[in-house]
Amino acid sequence: MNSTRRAPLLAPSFLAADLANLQAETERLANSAADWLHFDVMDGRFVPNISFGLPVLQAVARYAKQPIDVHLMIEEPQNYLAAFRDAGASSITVHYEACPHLHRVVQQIKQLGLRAGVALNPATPVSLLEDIAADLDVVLVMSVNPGFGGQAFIPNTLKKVAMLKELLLDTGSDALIEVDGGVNMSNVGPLVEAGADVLVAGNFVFSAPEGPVATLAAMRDHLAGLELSLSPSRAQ
Ligand SMILES: O=C(CO)[C@@H](O)[C@H](O)COP(=O)(O)O
Ligand SMILES: [Fe+2]
Repeated sequence: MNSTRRAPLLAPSFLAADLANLQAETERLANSAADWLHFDVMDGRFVPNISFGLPVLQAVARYAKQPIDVHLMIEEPQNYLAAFRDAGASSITVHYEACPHLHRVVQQIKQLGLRAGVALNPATPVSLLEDIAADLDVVLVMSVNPGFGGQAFIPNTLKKVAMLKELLLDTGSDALIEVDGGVNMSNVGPLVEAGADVLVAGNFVFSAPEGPVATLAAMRDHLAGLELSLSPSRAQ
């Protein structure tokens, strides 16, 4: 483990929050160990589910204290980038599989002043990012098939994160590695050891009997106890 590691960031996913009480959910996360708020947008086309979109993001952003990390699981995301920025996004991640003109979309996100991310489905190899890695702020590795919360973590993700870490080093990219899907206390340690910088967690955080604030604090403590040599993150 090298000595320039960044402290991992925690990003609870609103998909698993109480959607009937979004103001309360956002306010209780404001004073938690959450570093980013993860916001999953699904269109019923790119993925077989529909979640929420612009007006809900606008509502959450009114109460959010942390940056909002928007994960677009939609076709033709290029048509909605400015609208998501205006609604409160700090970062936008689009799917590799949804973008034939990925380089252009990434530049558009950056021109809007946002952090630009690209997500990979479980069956999409990291090697496909070789020519664009240096342009990215975030690579999101899906550790479940996108579309639903509460699925089981795909174990091959650990190998994939390690391969991505190598690719980022080889291409001179300082992109953060974000992992999304089935993240819980038993896999955050191995994920961080493999190279993960941002850990998205939905059901594990919101369904815990202790509630999200205590669960995020426990995750933070667990990560701090892993005896990694970490330095403060640049990614707030
Ligand atoms: O993007 C997605 C699902 O497509 C995720 O962000 C989920 O919302 C994570 O939820 P859990 O798997 O942690 O319950
Ligand atoms: Fe997500």
